[in-house]
Amino acid sequence: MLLVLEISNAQKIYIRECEKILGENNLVLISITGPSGSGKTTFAKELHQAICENRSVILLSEDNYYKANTCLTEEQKNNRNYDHPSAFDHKLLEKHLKQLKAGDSVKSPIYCYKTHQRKERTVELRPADFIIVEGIMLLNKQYLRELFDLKVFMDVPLDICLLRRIQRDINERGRTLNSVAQQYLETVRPMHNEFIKPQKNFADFTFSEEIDIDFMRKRVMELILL
Ligand SMILES: Nc1ncnc2c1ncn2[C@@H]1O[C@H](COP(=O)(O)OP(=O)(O)O)[C@@H](O)[C@H]1O
Ligand SMILES: Nc1ccn([C@@H]2O[C@H](COP(=O)(O)O)[C@@H](O)[C@H]2O)c(=O)n1
Repeated sequence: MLLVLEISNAQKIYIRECEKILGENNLVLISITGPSGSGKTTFAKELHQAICENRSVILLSEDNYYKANTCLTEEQKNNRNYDHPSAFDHKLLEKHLKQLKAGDSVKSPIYCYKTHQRKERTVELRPADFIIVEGIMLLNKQYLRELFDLKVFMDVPLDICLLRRIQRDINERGRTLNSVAQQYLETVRPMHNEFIKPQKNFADFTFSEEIDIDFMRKRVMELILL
């Protein structure tokens, strides 16, 4: 296997060369996990852009696999714990990833943060050379973990994550400063400590502000070239 990732700055990893694809059926499955606001989506998009110049690639968000919540009242939906593993339909995500690995297309759900519900329409995903999945809870369950060929963890300090989340949630997800603060204290922070942070132990590669870039580059090369 020769898949060389080069980090050019703290948010960019470029795939330089990919002569042999790792994973089953010529498909590489990459997970990007970490706290909310750590830059998973941003990083996943960078990776997507770098790979798609030469290879077909699917970018998938775990958030689209939040449970549908159709029976809940507005109040219940607003106050739900969205940072607990049970909030996700991980079995559906597993099924879809396995289908894509097997060469089948899937109809993937689309989630709306404003209504806390799945949209009625779905998006058809066709098998590709690479699948990048980003989300807060991808490494908690063994049955998901073992599907990934490369597991990345974004280990960004929580204060930075919170600042980013405040801006993003107010601008893009229809939240208020008060609602972000309340949700952060009640569920986001405690669930991070209990479920998100420990996933770092399962990552092949941890992306941290504190780690020197040269060190990171060396680690990734060592890891990927094995
Ligand atoms: N390295 C970075 N520096 C500054 N802002 C960033 C960085 N990474 C992400 N952001 C911004 O922070 C917000 C949250 O990033 P996002 O990628 O959505 O995080 P996540 O998917 O982990 O929740 C977005 O508005 C994004 O533009
Ligand atoms: N209806 C929902 C669903 C999820 N959230 C929050 O989203 C976070 C995960 O998404 P990121 O892009 O930030 O990783 C998670 O921390 C949930 O609290 C929400 O607020 N409402």
